[in-house]
Amino acid sequence: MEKQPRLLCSQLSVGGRVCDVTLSSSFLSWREVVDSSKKRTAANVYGPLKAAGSHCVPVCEIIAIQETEEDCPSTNVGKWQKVPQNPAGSNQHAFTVSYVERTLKHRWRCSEVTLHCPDRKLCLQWVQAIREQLALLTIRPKRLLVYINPHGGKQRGKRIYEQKVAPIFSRASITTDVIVTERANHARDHLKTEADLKKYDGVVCVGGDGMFSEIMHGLISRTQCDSGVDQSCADETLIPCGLRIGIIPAGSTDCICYATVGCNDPVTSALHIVVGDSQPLDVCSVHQNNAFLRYSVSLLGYGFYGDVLMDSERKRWMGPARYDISGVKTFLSHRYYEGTISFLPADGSVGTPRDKIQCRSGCNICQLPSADKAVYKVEDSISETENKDVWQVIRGKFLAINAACMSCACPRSPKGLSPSAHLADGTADLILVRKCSRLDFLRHLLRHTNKNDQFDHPFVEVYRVRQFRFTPRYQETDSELDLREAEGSSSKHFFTQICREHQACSCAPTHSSWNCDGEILPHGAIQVRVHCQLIKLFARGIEEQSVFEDPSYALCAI
Ligand SMILES: Nc1ncnc2c1ncn2[C@@H]1O[C@H](COP(=O)(O)OP(=O)(O)OP(=O)(O)O)[C@@H](O)[C@H]1O
Ligand SMILES: CCCCCCCCCCCCC/C=C/[C@@H](O)[C@H](CO)NC(=O)CCCCC
Ligand SMILES: [Ca+2]
Repeated sequence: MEKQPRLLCSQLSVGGRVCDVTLSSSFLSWREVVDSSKKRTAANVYGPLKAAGSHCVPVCEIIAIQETEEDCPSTNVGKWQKVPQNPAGSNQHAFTVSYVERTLKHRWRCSEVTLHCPDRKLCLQWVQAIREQLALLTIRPKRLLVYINPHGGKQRGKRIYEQKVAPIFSRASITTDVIVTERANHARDHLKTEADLKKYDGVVCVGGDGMFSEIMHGLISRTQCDSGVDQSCADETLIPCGLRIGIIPAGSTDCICYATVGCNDPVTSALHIVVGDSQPLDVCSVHQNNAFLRYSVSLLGYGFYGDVLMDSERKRWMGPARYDISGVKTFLSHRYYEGTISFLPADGSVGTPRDKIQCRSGCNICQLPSADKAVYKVEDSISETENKDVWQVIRGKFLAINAACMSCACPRSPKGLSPSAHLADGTADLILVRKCSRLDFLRHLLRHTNKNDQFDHPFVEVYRVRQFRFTPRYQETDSELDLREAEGSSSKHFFTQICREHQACSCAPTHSSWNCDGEILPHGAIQVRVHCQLIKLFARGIEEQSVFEDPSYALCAI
């Protein structure tokens, strides 16, 4: 790692040990001074030893710095007053640095270190130097608009925000305007029409995927409206949103938070907001003809996941457990649906859903500008020259039709619906689960929860797509049906005719609805298009463990 020029270097005391402390434009580091005679001079003066070895904190992961004031009650006046900390009674000057510490499973915590200085002048010099470095991090938000859904998940949104998040924002000197929602779509409508967005550096939602969806809809609609773009036109190029969105997870699935951060932990998410992370995200627009229906960033699911959602909405009072009950019930009902899917395959440059390349922080595929994505060729991908811009059509009977614009990893399925889907590559993975036995479908579902490949079944197909359309059989036009019927026998033709004329009879085709990021979309026939990097989150994608297990990272620039 390249050595950074030092801005400041002093011998200060940390936990009673004398340390060489260095500040560069990238790192704050401290390392114990080892005396050849092994005398711990600082310990004799300041107290017991606490820490050993070397420490290095990237400046971009410092949350805050403050002069330390250690108070205790005075015996004479019964009031709290500042006292010198060291037993020798000499003046104590110290500053405390709060910084990000990584713990297990992608969780971040706010750690603190107090550095004691021999005099006040040096202490102020350090505080000022670190503050100056923090001020250069202009990517960090200063003012946020926060929406809290008090009824999401286990109804703990308000408490989570007040107890775990607000203290972190306040320590990082972030000011907030907080709105506790009073009804569904309150946040969406406020963002769409009322909020003075110029005042803010970002919008934060406290809740689950449904609450995130409200914020996203509000921001995208507002941005299009302000730019004169008509979102009801399926072919419009949408304008990316300027404000980043932060998600403090307090919902039932928290899939969007989990798949972009690696865990659903409110403190971790708050810290990603404070350091000003930025993760672009693809958004699917969903239309029916030229009517705009919804946006989706995680799951668009017809059949199984549509039915689970429909059933679970009636059980909202159960909280997150509703999905387990409805999941089992829907699995047992084993309904299949007939229809036609057409899709436009993605460029081979973005890989394939089965290439086992996972989207991680700084993902190379997502960093390619859209136009350059065709530069790279992946050997086993669909041949671009043959299939680019050619719609492919698949007809059949399906238990589930799922489109995943991101992995959809969540606590229920830590690798997600499509483990190799990318957050910001401009594509979605289209997963078709054809009619099969209950046992086979169960095997497929259970593979979402273990290491086995859920696509490795003869009844499952998966494609990386830029656009797709679905028409359930009952909505197919006469010409489409005639075409299909011409393919079958004359007796089948006769039977189908009867069914079309008697929709209520027992052999009439059943229909499902779409699960659009956890919201029900009753329309069967839809057209979907992926908009590359339409929004940005306060996140950085899931970090490789090696980022913080690499010893050179910890010993950087010392
Ligand atoms: N004050 C409110 N009263 C009732 N409903 C609300 C309120 N504020 C928001 N909502 C709605 O509550 C629904 C569910 O919220 P949320 O997504 O936060 O939790 P969840 O459904 O339990 O979690 P997940 O979406 O992760 O499964 C959202 O669709 C949102 O529109
Ligand atoms: C018979 C038991 C089978 C168990 C199978 C487990 C498979 C788990 C796959 C999980 C995929 C989650 C996809 C995320 C969807 C979210 O946008 C959405 C809104 O929060 N959540 C659901 O629809 C909630 C969906 C919950 C599905 C169970
Ligand atoms: Ca994607």
